[in-house]
Amino acid sequence: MTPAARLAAAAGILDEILSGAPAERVLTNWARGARYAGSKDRAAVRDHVYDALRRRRSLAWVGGGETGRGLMLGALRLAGNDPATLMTGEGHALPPPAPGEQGRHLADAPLGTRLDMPDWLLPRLQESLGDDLEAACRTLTQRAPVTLRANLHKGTREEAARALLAEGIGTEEDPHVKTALQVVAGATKIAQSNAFRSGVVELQDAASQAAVLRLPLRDGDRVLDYCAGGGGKTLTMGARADLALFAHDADPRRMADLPPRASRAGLGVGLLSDPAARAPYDLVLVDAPCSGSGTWRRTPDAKWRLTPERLADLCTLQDRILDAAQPLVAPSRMPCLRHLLDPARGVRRPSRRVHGPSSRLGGRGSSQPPATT
Ligand SMILES: C[S@@+](CC[C@H](N)C(=O)[O-])C[C@H]1O[C@@H](n2cnc3c(N)ncnc32)[C@H](O)[C@@H]1O
Repeated sequence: MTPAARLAAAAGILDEILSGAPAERVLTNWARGARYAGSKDRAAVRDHVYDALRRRRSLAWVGGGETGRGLMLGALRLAGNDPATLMTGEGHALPPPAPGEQGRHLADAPLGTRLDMPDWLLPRLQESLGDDLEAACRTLTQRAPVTLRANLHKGTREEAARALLAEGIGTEEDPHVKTALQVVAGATKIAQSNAFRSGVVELQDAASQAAVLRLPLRDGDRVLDYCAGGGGKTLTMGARADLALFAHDADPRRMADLPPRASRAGLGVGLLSDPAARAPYDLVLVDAPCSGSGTWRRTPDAKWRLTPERLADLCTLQDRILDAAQPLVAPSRMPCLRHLLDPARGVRRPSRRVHGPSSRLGGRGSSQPPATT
């Protein structure tokens, strides 16, 4: 496919997504039908689509309309390209820009458009993030890096990086998170690499790793991951100390991958349908369902689907889960958790943050920065 044809394909796909279809499904259907498209074409079209969804408001403003074509026009203009060079109307290219498609300067746009955020969300994010608002919103308009966690249960981060490099996967150490390796080359080789298959590394965003690094885990602790899902944080806890590790999820099917992942990582995890029966625990991690804002770089259409009503429902659900989980913590461990969470104010109800609790300790805790699992 020519660059112009890729752009036209992305515009068509975006039109379907903008009319409400899930991005992944539309892309998969397109790929199935586009037998002429090679792997590089598919990757390029996918990048066009996801880049545009992350910056949907700003591109529409600059491109002159919230349509697939408008977003592609906006993307070309903001990248400093003359749209007429790719929108020629020839072959599979989109028709040239019409006089009515001038678009506007981004500097003249309202804040929500410049920051690519829904208007209703801005005041809440402002309250939650303060001076970091603009930087956080801008980060969410960029692609997410691929990050690995070195499994300290199996070796050091340096050893993991060397093992990866030997298999053609280049990484850089994250300066803020001592277990995190950011992949800078060979990301497509990870799933088949020995380092991954033997549990030396796991895929996990740095923020999720950082959340677990803050937990007061001690060798011998009985620890419950109350909303374990696929077990990303369960395994991260297990790599930090020698624990009696338990996992629970209201939807047990979400834990289906946990046993094989645990065995790869060299850890034992007990899956519990009734965690109260095995209480008390020294620590209960509650990684409750949240807005998912930490994943908006990877699932940008979710940013535009979140509503005030959905957010309110999530806060209610989080409260319910916290109320159920807190009694499972051994009373003897609560003072330690109180001190860790908020030395000045003691344990408190979670604040109503937009990006919700990525993790909370012992049922009451402080919010984490946007994070993925
Ligand atoms: C943010 S995800 C957890 C991700 C996981 N901790 C990880 O690191 O991979 C939230 C999980 O909470 C589960 N959940 C929802 N309601 C729940 C409830 N009432 N009790 C326990 N788990 C619940 C969901 O099924 C979902 O798997």
